[in-house]
Amino acid sequence: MLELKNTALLQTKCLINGEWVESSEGNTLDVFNPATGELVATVASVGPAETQQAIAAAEAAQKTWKKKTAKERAALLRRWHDLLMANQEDLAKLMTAEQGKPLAESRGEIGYAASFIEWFAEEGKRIYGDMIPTYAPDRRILVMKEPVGVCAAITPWNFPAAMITRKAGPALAAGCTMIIKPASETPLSALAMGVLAIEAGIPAGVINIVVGKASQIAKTLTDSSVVRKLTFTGSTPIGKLLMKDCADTMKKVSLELGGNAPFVVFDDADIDEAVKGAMMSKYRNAGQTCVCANRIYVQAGVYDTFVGKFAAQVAAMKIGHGTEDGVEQGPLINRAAVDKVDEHVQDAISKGGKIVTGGKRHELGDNFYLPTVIANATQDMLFAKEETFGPLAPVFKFETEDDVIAMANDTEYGLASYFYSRDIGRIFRVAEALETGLVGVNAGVIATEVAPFGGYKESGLGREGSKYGIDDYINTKYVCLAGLDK
Ligand SMILES: NC(=O)C1=CN([C@@H]2O[C@H](COP(=O)(O)OP(=O)(O)OC[C@H]3O[C@@H](n4cnc5c(N)ncnc54)[C@H](O)[C@@H]3O)[C@@H](O)[C@H]2O)C=CC1
Ligand SMILES: O=C(O)[C@H](O)CS(=O)(=O)O
Repeated sequence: MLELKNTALLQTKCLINGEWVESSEGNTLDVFNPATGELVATVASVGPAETQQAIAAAEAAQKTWKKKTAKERAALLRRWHDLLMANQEDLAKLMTAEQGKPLAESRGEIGYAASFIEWFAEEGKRIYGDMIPTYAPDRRILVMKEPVGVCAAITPWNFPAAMITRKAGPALAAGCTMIIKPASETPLSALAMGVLAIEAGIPAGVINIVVGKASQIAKTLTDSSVVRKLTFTGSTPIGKLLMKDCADTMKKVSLELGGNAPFVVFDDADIDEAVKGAMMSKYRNAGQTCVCANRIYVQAGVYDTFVGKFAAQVAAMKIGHGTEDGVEQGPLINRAAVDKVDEHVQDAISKGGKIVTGGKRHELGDNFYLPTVIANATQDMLFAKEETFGPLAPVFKFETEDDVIAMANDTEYGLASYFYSRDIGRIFRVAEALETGLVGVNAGVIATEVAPFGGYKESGLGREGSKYGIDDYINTKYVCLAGLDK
């Protein structure tokens, strides 16, 4: 049972124009604990009518929100950040209850989520325009940066807090307002953050949160000409669908989509560091992150040593419910996710793969799967081309630098890649050759609010975090002042 200090954080209604509302048709959806299968909460499930109300609220609120100074907006965002951190433990409990990740990871995600609010509160003060040297003596050239306006955000279940603030932070700092549609599996984290946004004094209508049937809510958002931008984090197929739907109203889109990250270990690597990095990259959130190592390539000379050390650490991982002390891997989000992992394992075995550890469902329950390492992985196996999105590490052997770069880039995805080497020439050659938006060198987890996060190829468009992250919420206006010689 959820034991919260701040019971107001367990919010089960949607947030529209500063009010907590039920579905006008009385619709609800249930949120289940992926570890236990227990019902956590029943939340309002709204549709097109309420989504239209949220759009209208965001449009009305934006007229005054954009007129606040960046400093005024920053003060409110800073207060929101402080409240997120003050309620970190309760927010972490809510997240583990609905998403399943170990409590330590949930705490970490709340800190990561809050960091985007803190970062963009300050970035909003640095949205500089230009005064360009004129082309005519009677004219002056101004470049103004203005907020895009009403923005829609559709977010995934794997990081139920951070994927929201990575969007709401820059949007609000720039003077935009937002309608957020969280994943139906994990709405409680979003709604709890909405409670704290109101407590922070963020005005009604600036943030709206609508939970419900994704395709219905999304269609209402993409069809609306009031909504000037859509930002989406989730799978590539859904991202493509949404991008098409945004074309009719020429919305700006930001897409943070799927990945298929290669993790490369060269024979000059620090093997113990490479094992540590592979553990973090692969098994964080039970492998349910878009930047997880999806394919591990190890050079022939160190292959057996790496596999032995890596598999020993994987086999020693503590599996359990996220609320248990010391648990390193919790459940996956649902049975379908476990089935996909098992499909990749069975496919690999049928094509000559060798299970070194794991390779089967865990007796703890339907949503649990043992952290797995498969050796003798080959490019014809499903996980070479598909994102596993689970605790499965296939280890491929390679001979040369050119061979592994070709294999690493042989995917339509281009989000993250990682490699371990101590040779400076190799580091620059490989970092420049990898076709991904993020490259970790001798590091397995690199996400931070201060650096640009985003993909190449079919992993998405735009960047989140860093000084670049606010650009997607800004329009650039050229103003020509003439007649100044009179
Ligand atoms: N690039 C990145 O930063 C991230 C990418 N992902 C990717 O997302 C996938 C896993 O997350 P999921 O939540 O399962 O992805 P998903 O694409 O199924 O769902 C993401 C969001 O889209 C909504 N959605 C689902 N169907 C929709 C439709 N027809 N129209 C409109 N909205 C719809 C869902 O309700 C959810 O809010 C993986 O492929 C993962 O790589 C996940 C997190 C971060
Ligand atoms: O949803 C995800 O997978 C996140 O973008 C990964 S990270 O930002 O936490 O690295």
